[in-house]
Amino acid sequence: MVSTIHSVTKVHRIACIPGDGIGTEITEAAIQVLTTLQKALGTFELDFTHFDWSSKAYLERGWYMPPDWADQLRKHDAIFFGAVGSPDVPDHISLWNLILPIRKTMNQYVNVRPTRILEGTTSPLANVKRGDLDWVIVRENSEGEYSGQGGISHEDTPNAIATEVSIFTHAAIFRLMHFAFRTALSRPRKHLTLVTKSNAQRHGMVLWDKTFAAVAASYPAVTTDKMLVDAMTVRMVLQPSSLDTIVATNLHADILSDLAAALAGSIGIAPSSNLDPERGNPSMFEPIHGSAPDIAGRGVANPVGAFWSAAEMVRWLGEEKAADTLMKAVEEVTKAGVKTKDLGGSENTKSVTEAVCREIEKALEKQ
Ligand SMILES: NC(=O)c1ccc[n+]([C@@H]2O[C@H](COP(=O)([O-])OP(=O)(O)OC[C@H]3O[C@@H](n4cnc5c(N)ncnc54)[C@H](O)[C@@H]3O)[C@@H](O)[C@H]2O)c1
Ligand SMILES: O=C(O)[C@@H](O)[C@@H](O)C(=O)O
Ligand SMILES: [K+]
Ligand SMILES: [Mn+2]
Repeated sequence: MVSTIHSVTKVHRIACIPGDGIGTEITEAAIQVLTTLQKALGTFELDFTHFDWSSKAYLERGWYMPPDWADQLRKHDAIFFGAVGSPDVPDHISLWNLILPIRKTMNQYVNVRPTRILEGTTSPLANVKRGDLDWVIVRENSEGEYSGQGGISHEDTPNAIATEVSIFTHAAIFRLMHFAFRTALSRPRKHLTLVTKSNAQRHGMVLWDKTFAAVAASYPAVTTDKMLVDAMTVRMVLQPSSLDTIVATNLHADILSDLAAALAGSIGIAPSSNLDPERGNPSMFEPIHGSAPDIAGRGVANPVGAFWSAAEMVRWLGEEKAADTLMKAVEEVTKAGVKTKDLGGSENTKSVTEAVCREIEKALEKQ
């Protein structure tokens, strides 16, 4: 009897939420490079499901996501997200109906935001070279200033009173700190900087400081220091090479990661991974930038932040070679000067995307 050997190709199911503005442009670009990568490697398959959950759809039908959205997303291995935000919908409505419920409900309690200066690109800081700025910001992604607790009384009167309550729990800080120390441990420098504002914010931020110190005791191989967030902005600008892994609250890390991206060359290159480290839910990958209404619809958005996020996504799914190939291709392209305007180049989303696809094919043909 002849036996048949079946080779089973691993299929990763990806939920795609392009969202608004340039989110749609860079998601299309990311799907194009991921499809090229998958075909050229031939070792896995990506099965994309597209979700039309956007501000445009909301304006037409009155909702962003259907009632069973969480069940729909849980049928996938990962989520690729573009951006949310439209000039026609208040930003707090769009954020709180799409990206924030996903981060919270999917237990994506860390947001990992690496930044470095890519080949062929420069920092706006004088005398800062590639390698002088190579950071990973670990952002708390479930609570803090984004707890959503608060309210408004006497709305639209001169007596209006609003509260926006920050919630800091030991449980959330503790799990985040372990993730941050493990991240620091995985990097050559093994250095972790804690950012808080525990001089003025004397309860929650002090709990952060104490929890950090307690968890540090379990990671003797990691060196640590701590900064107040205001002074941190100065250190990021004046001594970028003194930093490596950074841990901060939801809001502080949101702000610092935009600064980090700009210091590394452009907000258009920076990726983020919204992770459920326990893998009970799909994790979500998106560039850190928003929908950029000022440039949307013109085909000029930098797709590199989306490509880097896509690389982090396939790495999370266990496809190390695919992730490395994609990042190598991106840097071959920036090295060759094929860059969008934000990076000082004269290319557009399409030409950068095609160049990255060609590099992927070239790299894998050689093997
Ligand atoms: N996670 C998200 O989806 C997310 C993140 C940030 C902001 N937003 C939303 O996006 C909307 C716009 O916010 P914003 O203007 O404060 O921030 P933004 O990140 O959209 O844009 C800031 C600036 O950076 C530029 N920029 C951003 N991405 C770029 C890219 N890939 N290539 C070239 N230039 C790029 C924009 O043109 C703009 O000048 C708002 O509705 C906001 O709420 C969403
Ligand atoms: O504020 C947020 O969390 C987001 O809208 C955005 O600024 C991000 O960085 O993801
Ligand atoms: K985004
Ligand atoms: Mn942000």
